Amino acid sequence: MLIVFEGIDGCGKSAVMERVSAHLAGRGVDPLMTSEFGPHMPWGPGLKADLIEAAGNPLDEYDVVRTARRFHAYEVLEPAHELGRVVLMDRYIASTCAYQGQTDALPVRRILDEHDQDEMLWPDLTIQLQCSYHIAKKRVTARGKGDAFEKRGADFFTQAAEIFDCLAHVQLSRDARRIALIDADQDLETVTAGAVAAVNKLMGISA
Ligand SMILES: Nc1ncnc2c1ncn2[C@@H]1O[C@H](COP(=O)(O)OP(=O)(O)OP(=O)(O)O)[C@@H](O)[C@H]1O
Ligand SMILES: Cc1cn([C@H]2C[C@H](O)[C@@H](COP(=O)(O)O)O2)c(=O)[nH]c1=O
Repeated sequence: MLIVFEGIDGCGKSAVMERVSAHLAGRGVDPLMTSEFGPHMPWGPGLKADLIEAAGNPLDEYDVVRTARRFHAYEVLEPAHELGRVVLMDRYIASTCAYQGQTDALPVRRILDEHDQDEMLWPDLTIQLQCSYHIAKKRVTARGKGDAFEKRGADFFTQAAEIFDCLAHVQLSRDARRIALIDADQDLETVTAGAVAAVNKLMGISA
């Protein structure tokens, strides 16, 4: 089962994912936490730095993301899927649409079609954290990692948030069980409760 946490930088993906993982562990589930640009991957943190460095050239960024995605799928997602494990993942296909799909050179439709062509898994549930730019920026700055914000700027993140919202609403109209839209401007406890409720519902865990 693949559960993905999505949203702009600083919306709280990692913090909420860790709390959902702890919740599941308390219910006897042993979830696997992963991300394509996590330090546990063989390319380490360097590839994420390359991606941020390449910011502004979506086709180059897309090449990096697509290659990393195929490798991560082969090494991590597919084996976990075969073992029937619950996978909690920080960012996936919606992030590619939101971050690389902002220009006519690389339409969101093409990114989605190529995800299918590459035979990548689709999430069973996407936890979409909706966070306003100024709040996300404050959190990232307080955390001491404002590089992506400085590099990409407010317009980029506003457009990314619009693409995330648009994808979420399409998913809501197609299969509402696969998407949880959560107001991530709220405090961490409230946001976590929303995510936990969505995961409980998906997995048939009683509250
Ligand atoms: N709802 C919240 N209220 C207050 N603080 C929060 C909330 N969610 C996350 N934070 C804090 O904001 C900071 C950024 O959160 P986090 O690293 O989880 O975001 P992220 O979406 O994973 O960011 P990035 O995409 O840049 O890795 C952290 O210090 C985290 O503890
Ligand atoms: C999956 C994915 C990621 N990115 C970018 C977004 C961020 O700048 C970094 C990931 O860092 P984080 O700490 O996990 O937020 O990579 C991207 O541009 N496109 C993608 O598909």
